[in-house]
Amino acid sequence: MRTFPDREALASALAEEVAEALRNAIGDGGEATLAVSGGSTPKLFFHALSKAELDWESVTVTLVDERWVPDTEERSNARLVQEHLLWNEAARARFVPLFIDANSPEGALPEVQQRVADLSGPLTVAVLGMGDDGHTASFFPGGDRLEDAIDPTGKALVLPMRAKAAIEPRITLTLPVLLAAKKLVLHVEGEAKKRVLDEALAGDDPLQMPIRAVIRNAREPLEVAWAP
Ligand SMILES: O=C(O)[C@H](O)[C@@H](O)[C@H](O)[C@H](O)COP(=O)(O)O
Repeated sequence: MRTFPDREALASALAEEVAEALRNAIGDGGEATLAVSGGSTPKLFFHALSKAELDWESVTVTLVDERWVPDTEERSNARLVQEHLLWNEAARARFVPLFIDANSPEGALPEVQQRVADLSGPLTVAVLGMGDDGHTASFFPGGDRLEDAIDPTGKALVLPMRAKAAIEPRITLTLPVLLAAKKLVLHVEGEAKKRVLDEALAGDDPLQMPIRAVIRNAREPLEVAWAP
C-alpha cells in the first residue's frame, strides 16, 4: 500500500501514473482503455487526470460498474465521469457507458456485453474503489450474481447485480476483466477504509468481503493507493 500525505497528493500522483500508462499503451498500439469507478472517492483524481496532456482521442473511458439509472440522475456513475473527468484535456476521450435505456440490467445484458467485447483488448488501466462492507466494483456481499461475477475462470465480461446495499440494480465488469487490466489500482481514502482493508487481508472468504477476490487473484500484488 502506498500512503500519501493527503488526498490531493494521492489524486495528482495517481493521475500522473494513469496518464503515463495510457501514453505507453497509445505508443505501443495506438489505443488505450481506462475503466474507472463511481462513488465519491474518485472526484479529485478525475479532476487531476482531466488535465493530463496525452492523446485523449486514442483513449476510451468506461466504467468498472454502473448503477441502473439514466445519466440525468445524481447517482449515475456516467454522469459523475462526464462532469468530473471528461472535461479539460480529457473532453477529447471517447466514453462507453454501461447503462442503456432499458428497464433492467438483465434485459440489457447482451447489448452491454457487446459494448465491452468491442473495447480493444484488455483494459489498459482499471481503478477500483472499495465500500465499507468490502465491496468493489458491484461485487456486493449478498449480491445475487456475486459468485459468478468473482469467478476468476468465468467467461462473462459483465453481469447484472442486485444487492440490498447497492440500492439500485447494477451492472458490473466481472473479475476476469478487471484482473486482465495491465494496471489495476485500488484507490481508498480514510481510516475507516484502511481498517476494512486490514480486515479483508486478515480473512479468506471473498463472499463476505469481495475485495478479497481481487486481492487473492491479482496477477501481481494489488497496488493500493491510500490517503487519510
Ligand atoms: O458505483 C459505485 O458505487 C462503485 O463503483 C463502487 O464500487 C465504489 O467504488 C465504492 O462503493 C466506493 O465508493 P465511495 O468512493 O463512494 O466510498
